[in-house]
Amino acid sequence: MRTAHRVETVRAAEAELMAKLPEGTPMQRAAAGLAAACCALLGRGRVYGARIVVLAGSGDNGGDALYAGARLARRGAGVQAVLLGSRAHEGGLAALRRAGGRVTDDPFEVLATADLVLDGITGIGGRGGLRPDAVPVARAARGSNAFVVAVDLPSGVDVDTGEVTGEALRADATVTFGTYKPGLLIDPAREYAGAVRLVDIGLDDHLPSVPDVEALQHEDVARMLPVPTASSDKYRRGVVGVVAGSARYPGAAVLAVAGALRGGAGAVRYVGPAGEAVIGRFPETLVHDGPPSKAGRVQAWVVGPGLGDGPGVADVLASDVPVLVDADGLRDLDAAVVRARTAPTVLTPHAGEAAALLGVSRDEVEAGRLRAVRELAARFGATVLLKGSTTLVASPEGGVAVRANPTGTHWLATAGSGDVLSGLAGSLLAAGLHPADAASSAAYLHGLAARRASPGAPVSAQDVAATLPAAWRDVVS
Ligand SMILES: NC(=O)C1=CN([C@@H]2O[C@H](COP(=O)(O)OP(=O)(O)OC[C@H]3O[C@@H](n4cnc5c(N)ncnc54)[C@H](O)[C@@H]3O)[C@@H](O)[C@H]2O)[C@@H](O)CC1
Ligand SMILES: Nc1ncnc2c1ncn2[C@@H]1O[C@H](COP(=O)(O)OP(=O)(O)O)[C@@H](O)[C@H]1O
Ligand SMILES: [K+]
Repeated sequence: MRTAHRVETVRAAEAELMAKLPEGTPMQRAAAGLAAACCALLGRGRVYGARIVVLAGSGDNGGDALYAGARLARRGAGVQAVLLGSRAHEGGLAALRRAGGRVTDDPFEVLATADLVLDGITGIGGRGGLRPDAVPVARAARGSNAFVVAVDLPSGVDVDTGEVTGEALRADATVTFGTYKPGLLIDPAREYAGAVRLVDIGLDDHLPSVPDVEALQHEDVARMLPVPTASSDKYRRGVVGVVAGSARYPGAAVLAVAGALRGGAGAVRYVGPAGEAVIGRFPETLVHDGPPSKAGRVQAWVVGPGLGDGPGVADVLASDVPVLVDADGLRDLDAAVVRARTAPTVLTPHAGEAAALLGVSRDEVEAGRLRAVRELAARFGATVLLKGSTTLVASPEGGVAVRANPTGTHWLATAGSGDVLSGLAGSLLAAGLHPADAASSAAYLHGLAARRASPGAPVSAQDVAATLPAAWRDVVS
């Protein structure tokens, strides 16, 4: 699991750590890890003679960058510091000078020929976007051919929320200290961070066990996924009911069933007007064209993909088994009805649907995904999976981390891929997973399947569904 903590928590943990270590030790650990990461990024034998520019703000983030610059200068790199803000970190600057590094007063000249730039303008003390004096320098750094490494986080992003409200420096990689920060896992800030590496500075023992945000890894998902045993039969493995599709959108039913068949339930029951299309494609599906409540036993329902104005939402919400509501099922969804349910409910809106449920604009949801997903979970008393560039899963109960899915790809923004996801998540619910586990492991497998089905190229929703077993195998092997 990758765990991320907000600034306030990091500060408290750092204060405890500093109290038991000689002064400056955490910063030296950070700088050593940062310098080692820069050496690895430059490649073997390429540190000596490398042209490195350190952008140093006035705080400790600048200190980390200057101390790392000193270490690189000692290994033969040519290091030039650009000092931004009212002052520079004294110890860091002195160390850099002792190691042969220089301070330049022409940032644009040194940036034009740099191989590597260290962005130490602001760290967890930064507020708002970059200040005006830092903006042209940051732009020149990004416009150069240099590889940009953000120190702790890309300067200018809101690291607690992942929001980017002003100018920020887009990095190729970020070396972060002690713990991940929420913004390093959530777009839009995540995109500014590039590839993220964590340097251990001994903070773990001082951090709370429940992080603010977490990102699953293969081994976490492997532990969640259902495994049939000798005593399994199709009913014990769980039956998932899918209420989806309409005369206008029969394909949504097929895609939701395609996801459900790959999600670990023992059987998939389809309810709706697209039975023929579903059976034509997946003869193993049990179909029913009456109301869901008369369809027979199910352990979890998925309702909404391609449903149009079709019936079924109220019937399914009245059941006492877990229900996943997606797409058309989310339209005009009544929070009081969802809150009154006795079994768990999972909502899977995209940003537009989330905006309608919250009564705000789509842009607002996209800019502040973490806030939106938490607010929806609280308002509806439901587990909410907010789809999009970083899919987030929030639980209704307090004191639980929001999960950020690390496997997504922008190629997933294709019609019908959400239908596959809801079928898959519903199937995992029927197989008995906790709602947050069902939602987050479904998003994980879905993203992985998309990448695997078509690395770096367009992918269709059907291909995503067909590749789910291979993604599952990757995760458990
Ligand atoms: N406290 C600790 O134990 C450790 C801290 N470390 C480093 O210390 C950093 C935090 O240091 P600080 O608390 O000094 O804060 P920062 O270095 O993040 O920034 C604070 C300074 O930046 C300026 N600033 C704020 N917003 C700005 C903006 N938008 N544009 C330009 N300048 C802006 C402020 O004037 C302030 O002087 C961490 O991110 C990390 O890099 C590491 O050395 C690890 C150990
Ligand atoms: N920019 C993006 N980057 C990564 N994934 C995205 C992006 N936009 C959408 N997705 C993913 O693609 C899927 C699309 O779902 P959805 O919007 O419901 O489409 P549909 O209803 O056509 O199936 C979701 O899994 C979502 O997280
Ligand atoms: K930084």
